[in-house]
Amino acid sequence: MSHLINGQWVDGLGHEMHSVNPATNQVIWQGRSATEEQVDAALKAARAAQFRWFSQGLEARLAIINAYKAQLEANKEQMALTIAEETGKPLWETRTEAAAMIGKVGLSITAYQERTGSKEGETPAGRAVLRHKPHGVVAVFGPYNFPGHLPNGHIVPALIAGNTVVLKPSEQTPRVAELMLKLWQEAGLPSGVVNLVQGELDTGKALASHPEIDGLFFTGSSRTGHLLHQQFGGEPGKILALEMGGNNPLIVRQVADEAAAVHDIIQSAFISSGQRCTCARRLYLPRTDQGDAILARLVEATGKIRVGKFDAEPQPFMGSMISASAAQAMVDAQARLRDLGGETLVELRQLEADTGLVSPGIIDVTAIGDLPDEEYFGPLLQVIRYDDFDQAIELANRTRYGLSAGLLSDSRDEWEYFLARSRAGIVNWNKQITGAAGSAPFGGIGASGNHRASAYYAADYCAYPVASVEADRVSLPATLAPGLEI
Ligand SMILES: NC(=O)c1ccc[n+]([C@@H]2O[C@H](COP(=O)([O-])OP(=O)(O)OC[C@H]3O[C@@H](n4cnc5c(N)ncnc54)[C@H](O)[C@@H]3O)[C@@H](O)[C@H]2O)c1
Ligand SMILES: O=CCC[C@H](NC(=O)CCC(=O)O)C(=O)O
Repeated sequence: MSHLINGQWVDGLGHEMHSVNPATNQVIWQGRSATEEQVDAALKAARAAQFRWFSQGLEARLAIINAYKAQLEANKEQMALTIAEETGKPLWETRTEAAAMIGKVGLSITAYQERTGSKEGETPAGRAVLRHKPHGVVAVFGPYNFPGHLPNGHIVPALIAGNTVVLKPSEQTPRVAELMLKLWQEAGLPSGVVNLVQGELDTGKALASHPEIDGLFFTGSSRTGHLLHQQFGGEPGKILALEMGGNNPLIVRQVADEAAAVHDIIQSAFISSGQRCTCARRLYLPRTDQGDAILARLVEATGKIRVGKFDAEPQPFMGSMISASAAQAMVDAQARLRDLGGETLVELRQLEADTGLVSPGIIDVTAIGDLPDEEYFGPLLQVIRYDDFDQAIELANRTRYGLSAGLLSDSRDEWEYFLARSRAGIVNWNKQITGAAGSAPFGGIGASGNHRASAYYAADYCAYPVASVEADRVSLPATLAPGLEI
């Protein structure tokens, strides 16, 4: 029973699916995908539940949403374990993901009140009132790298605003989604308010193209996001929020603390085995003695990074990638860059055949004239040596993406210079470029998003404003318009 439709757990009627622990290939979840008819049933359930969910009022909705938060708190270790088993991420890290899911509730309530609250004031035309209303039924698509936190980051604000939801999680992480929905049920969520359909491409397409949806909130690759955007062409009445990938640059300048710089680079490039949308993919190092020294320290520290299974003791910094094929894709990407003229400084290696366990890699791609503008979604850092700051900024901006960017420099003037010229939605100074806060907006420009930032600004795409001019009774104005006699 892997789909939740109208409050009932049902078996899928589509094709067989399974998910594995990617470090061992042990099967940890099996089921069948949802068919078009099951997607249709889930959307009809969401539609039937929507007005009642909205019209009961914010306080009643928040009572259930806070009960869900309490369920997350009571089951946070189980959530962390489930995410770790299915994604391969180490437990220390999935505990932070479970904590982010809990934190999301309070942040989203504050954001809803601050960004989409109501207000009223007197105007010459009468009492002007601003309110916000939900779009209706929204589809949520989640990625595999944060299978709890990121779908949760769409669902919680959507429900606060009064929408109902059909969730299609990544086909690589069905088990996490199942646990999340069980916690919503335990919290007393009425039937049909959140529905879960598991599946791959067919299920995703059936949901995204269904006429019943009023909006779609997507977190995933730029490729899929662009397909969805094309599909939504000619549908201006539907809200589409796209949170997509990046090819993120990090520039290093003069710094006093080289060890701290190396730490920020490693946290930017290799956390979550490089499977974060914000990860640094391109590192710009000056052609100076200090650039050489930082690179030497980085190579040494990268070679010492502990990689291992999610529950290994002592804990690894990097767990398994999501699958053996994702690991192989990184080995292939490294080979392609090498063929183009890249020089391997630390080799990314698959550590155990047919698993997602890989070691982190660094490749110097300075000699590649036309560097591919690709998001390599794994622990492979490309290094580019540069001569002057303007050149580094120009190269850093040479991407169709624009998610995150960073500068490591002890000069405030350089930071201000960089900030003014960088093209990204998240731009950090002397801090890692991963690990964004839920109390800030989160989104990118270019191929990274469609100007519907998530996290603190998710409230904005979950509700639309309704402006009213109101009076308690109809009354004639003191002066009639010329030419009128009443
Ligand atoms: N900007 C962000 O907030 C953010 C956060 C996390 C991950 N990401 C990006 O997500 C990617 C990794 O996640 P992924 O591999 O799961 O992404 P993906 O695009 O392969 O899948 C995302 C979701 O879309 C579904 N899907 C795939 N093709 C579809 C189609 N044609 N029609 C409808 N649905 C479809 C998938 O089943 C999944 O549920 C990376 O590119 C990463 O940068 C972005
Ligand atoms: O993989 C992409 C997300 C990475 C993560 N971003 C967030 O968690 C955004 C904050 C939020 O949604 O609450 C990161 O920056 O590491």
